Amino acid sequence: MKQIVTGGQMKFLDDYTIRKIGIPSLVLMERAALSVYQALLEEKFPLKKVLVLCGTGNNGGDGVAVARMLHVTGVSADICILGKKDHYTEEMRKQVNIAENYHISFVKNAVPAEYTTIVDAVFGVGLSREVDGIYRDTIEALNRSEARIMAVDIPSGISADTGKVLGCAVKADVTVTFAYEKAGLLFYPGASYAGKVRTADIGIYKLPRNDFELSVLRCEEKDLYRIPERKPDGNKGTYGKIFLAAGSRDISGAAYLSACAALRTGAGMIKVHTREENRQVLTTMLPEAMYSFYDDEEIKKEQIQEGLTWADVIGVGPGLGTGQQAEDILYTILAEGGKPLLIDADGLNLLAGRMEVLTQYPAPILITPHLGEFSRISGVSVKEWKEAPLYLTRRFAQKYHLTVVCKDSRTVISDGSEEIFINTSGNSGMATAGSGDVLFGILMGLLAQGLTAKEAAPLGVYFHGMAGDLAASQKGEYSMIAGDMITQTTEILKKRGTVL
Ligand SMILES: NC(=O)C1=CN([C@@H]2O[C@H](COP(=O)(O)OP(=O)(O)OC[C@H]3O[C@@H](n4cnc5c(N)ncnc54)[C@H](OP(=O)(O)O)[C@@H]3O)[C@@H](O)[C@H]2O)[C@@H](O)CC1
Ligand SMILES: Nc1ncnc2c1ncn2[C@@H]1O[C@H](COP(=O)(O)OP(=O)(O)O)[C@@H](O)[C@H]1O
Ligand SMILES: [K+]
Repeated sequence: MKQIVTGGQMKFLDDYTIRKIGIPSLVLMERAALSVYQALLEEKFPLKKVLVLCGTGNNGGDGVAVARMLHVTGVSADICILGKKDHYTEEMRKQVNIAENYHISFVKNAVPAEYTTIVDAVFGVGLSREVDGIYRDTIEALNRSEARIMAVDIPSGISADTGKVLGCAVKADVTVTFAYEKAGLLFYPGASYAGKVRTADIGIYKLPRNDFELSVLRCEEKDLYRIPERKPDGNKGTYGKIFLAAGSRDISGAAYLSACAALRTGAGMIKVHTREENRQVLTTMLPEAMYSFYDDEEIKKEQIQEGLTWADVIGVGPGLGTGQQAEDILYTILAEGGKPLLIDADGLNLLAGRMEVLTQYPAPILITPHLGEFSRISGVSVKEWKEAPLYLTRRFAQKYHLTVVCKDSRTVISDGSEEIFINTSGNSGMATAGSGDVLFGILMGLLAQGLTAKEAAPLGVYFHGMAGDLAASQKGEYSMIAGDMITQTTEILKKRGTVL
């Protein structure tokens, strides 16, 4: 797991390192600047003529120090400072003083088009409001230039918390970020503005994970070892039994994709409860599953109860529909399930406006809404969510005692505790029908094999994104379809034993 920080957390850590640990601020700044200087060389930036664009805060101070490092190695580097002298931080003032002693050239109205490389050191994690005026004009001119752009810590104009563009922002080729990845570099559009992100250790104190009041994390490839090991003496009961209520009169695909993904992830057995119309197609396409069917008659509760008693894990929702029968099935499960429960799609649509019924359920619940569904069940608009994705996802999880997987290009996962996850695997090829059903199947499969909802959710989402990335590498983002992701889960699980 990789630790991510918000802007506020980074400021706290800077401060802690300086005041409590005792490393002087200028030492940190020197290391920060050196890491940017090294990145300029390693990433082969064209250093014929460099402009370092600085703000008045410590991000600007980093920039002035980078200009000095370039200057002393014979590179022609101009410094342009936006903002007034009386706004300089103490460190910025000292850096400017050093640069003046080196007779580095300061320019007033820099023309970005004249430079081969531009270093963006206007705003870092201290960006506090919308960018406008001279800042906006300069950033727009910089984005129009053909120069390669290196951002210091975070592209100026990007919110370090949400990845939002505050007015306008620098479009960088490479960003060197200090100590920790900032959440705003992972969320879109920030992730697109950052280009390639390099994280540099500059001596900031590494707070133990448990000491963060709110710990933002992301999975990485080595976390795949958390998928439960296969036991040599295991039988199909060992790997879990799933009861899945999915599909409706005209929809069989969602049931197929989620059931198939669960089996491909390693679940022992699955029983699909679905409409009679799906009998032929499902039993032909997935004979490995077991089935119980219902028709136009009233829902037979005993049939469902039997499945619930047999199962270790229950899933409800994919393609279920929102009619009376679907509602009866959902409420039977809520009343009688009593086992770890996953709810997606129509299961969630049916719950809109009455989410509090979930608080009565005696076992853990994991829900997987996309943003539209999240909006329906929470009353939070998509726009509001984008302003505070971590906070709003966590608050919702806490309110209803759930594990919430809020699906988007960067999915956010929270069980309401002090650990919250952002997922960074995956690509736009996954915005294809049935992709969410595959995720649902993967999550059911992981729970069936014994992971808790909190363990399974970030791992399953990461795993699903990896499957999407492999599918994209084979079929391309345009042509990949949900079934390709199931095929690729096989390849990822083969890797499980080789990571770590
Ligand atoms: N010693 C340390 O702590 C270390 C810090 N480090 C580096 O410092 C960075 C953080 O520095 P920081 O806290 O000084 O904030 P920073 O990002 O420079 O921005 C603040 C300035 O911007 C201004 N401003 C903000 N928004 C604005 C807007 N929309 N439009 C116009 N102006 C706006 C704001 O102005 P004011 O609000 O005062 O008017 C203020 O002048 C961090 O990202 C890292 O790069 C590293 O060197 C390691 C050691
Ligand atoms: N641009 C993207 N980058 C990464 N993942 C994406 C992107 N777009 C969609 N996804 C993922 O694809 C899945 C889509 O799920 P969902 O919207 O429920 O689709 P469906 O209902 O068609 O199955 C989610 O897991 C989501 O996170
Ligand atoms: K910057």
